[in-house]
Amino acid sequence: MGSAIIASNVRKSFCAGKGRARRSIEVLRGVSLRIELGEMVSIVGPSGSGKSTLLYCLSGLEAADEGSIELMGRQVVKANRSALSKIRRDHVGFVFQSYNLIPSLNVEENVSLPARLAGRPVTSEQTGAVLESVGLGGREKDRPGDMSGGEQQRVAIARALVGSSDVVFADEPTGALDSKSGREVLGMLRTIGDDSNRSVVMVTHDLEAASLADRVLVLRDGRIVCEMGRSSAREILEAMGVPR
Ligand SMILES: Nc1ncnc2c1ncn2[C@@H]1O[C@H](COP(=O)(O)OP(=O)(O)OP(=O)(O)O)[C@@H](O)[C@H]1O
Repeated sequence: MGSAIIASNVRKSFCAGKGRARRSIEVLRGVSLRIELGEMVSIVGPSGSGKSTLLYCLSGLEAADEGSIELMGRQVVKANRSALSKIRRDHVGFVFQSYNLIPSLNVEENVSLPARLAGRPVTSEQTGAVLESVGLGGREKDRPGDMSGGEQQRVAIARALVGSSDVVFADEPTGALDSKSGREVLGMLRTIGDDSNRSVVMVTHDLEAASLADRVLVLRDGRIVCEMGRSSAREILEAMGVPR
């Protein structure tokens, strides 16, 4: 197995406030981690601890200020815009809490859009096969607005997979779903993480979801304060230091 991501001493600050109240807030304070192919890793931590910022920096959606991030062997920090979009196009898929589907496009068009934008058109056989794999075979012509939240998230997973993404980044993928749809979506992410050529990196508040991962990273105040192997929700809660 190779490494999907090797990050070292990643730092990121944001400016907050206006005028004389303007100040810099350090959100990531030296994060180092390694994520292997064939691994599913959860990132948990209190609200505001920097989880989403870390996910976006690792994926190149947000620019880290300092440190090194190698994503599938390509340096992401300080990469220029076109190099970054090539890295993302070639290696990365995203699943967001809010699905981020385009309402005016049908399912097949949504799934194939990133690949088409990347100049790598996919055939309807390929989109059909990936939709089949997420349980949406035959739904190609449906519009997102006519589907349940769980179905829309499965379209988003299909979209993340169709470009053969090596790393799927998921930000609260079950946050807007009922528990049954959430379990289905998590099962799919778990299956992706079981593929020895792929990794899943998931930010979640749902500790049952986090417990499906091979590894759990606990973030607090912009630092990884604990790293655990596969753990129960209760163990993760304890590691987070949340009083019961
Ligand atoms: N673009 C931005 N501009 C300014 N501040 C930001 C920006 N993005 C995030 N922050 C701040 O960085 C901190 C960490 O945010 P982040 O969303 O990474 O945390 P989180 O752990 O994912 O939180 P949550 O669990 O509530 O989603 C917060 O204080 C947030 O307000």
